[in-house]
Amino acid sequence: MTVAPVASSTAPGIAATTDLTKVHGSGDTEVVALDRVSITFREGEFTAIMGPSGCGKSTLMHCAAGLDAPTSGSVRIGTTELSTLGDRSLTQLRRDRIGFIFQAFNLLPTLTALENITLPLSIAGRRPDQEWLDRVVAMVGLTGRLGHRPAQLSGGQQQRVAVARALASQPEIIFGDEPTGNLDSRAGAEVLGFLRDSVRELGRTVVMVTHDPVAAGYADRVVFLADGRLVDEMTRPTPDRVLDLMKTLDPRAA
Ligand SMILES: Nc1ncnc2c1ncn2[C@@H]1O[C@H](COP(=O)(O)OP(=O)(O)OP(=O)(O)O)[C@@H](O)[C@H]1O
Repeated sequence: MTVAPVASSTAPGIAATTDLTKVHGSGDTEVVALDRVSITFREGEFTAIMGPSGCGKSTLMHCAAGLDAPTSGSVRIGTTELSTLGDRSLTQLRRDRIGFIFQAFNLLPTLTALENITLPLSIAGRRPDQEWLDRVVAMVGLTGRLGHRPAQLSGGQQQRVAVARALASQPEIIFGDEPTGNLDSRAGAEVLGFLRDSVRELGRTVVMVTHDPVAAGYADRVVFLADGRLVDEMTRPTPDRVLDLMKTLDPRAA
């Protein structure tokens, strides 16, 4: 079995795409979802990916996280070029080095919150680092609820379990696809606060796809896609500035 090399701390970014192109379908139904996108996600940074519906946000996240294969161009996590990996090594890389948070919480209903949080580690045959786990559980405010099953938790609490699960293995990078899409604004704000805290306090790297300028306002940097291309970037975003820029990309947002 090929074991992916550990990321070098001198790597210029924790993840990067170079000239990433993704074409969905073929012939009459061909869609160029990404057109030569080059982007670096820097260590210890919270990046939001925004842009009008259908601009390629989810496709970019899926390719950058090794969930989907590029049509051309390259993707790396740390110093590992994903195209060099077979299916098994890619699965292993996703499991060991990446954390995922999706709009649907994707928790197993028969497992407790704690069992859900530690499941990826159990599958990998790794013991949780108890001190780290305690910190993560305390940060997301689940200390008293670890024995609850998902059905006994609110939507916001279930997503907190998913955040803790993504952090539990101390992954190099966490990818979120509309992680607050199923939450009301209060629960969403809590989850976004935890993602920001995981960057500021725990030194993690987070990349999040969102259509919500308020959510993007939690990030350190927002990158904007339009028609499959990277068209702009903003540091220290505020919801108002993000909304103004979105209006220039998508008049329907005005
Ligand atoms: N599996 C697929 N087969 C064919 N076309 C696809 C597929 N997945 C995505 N597309 C197309 O690729 C383009 C980009 O889709 P993508 O889901 O990445 O956009 P998005 O910015 O995340 O959209 P939204 O904000 O609406 O979720 C769209 O035109 C979409 O219809």
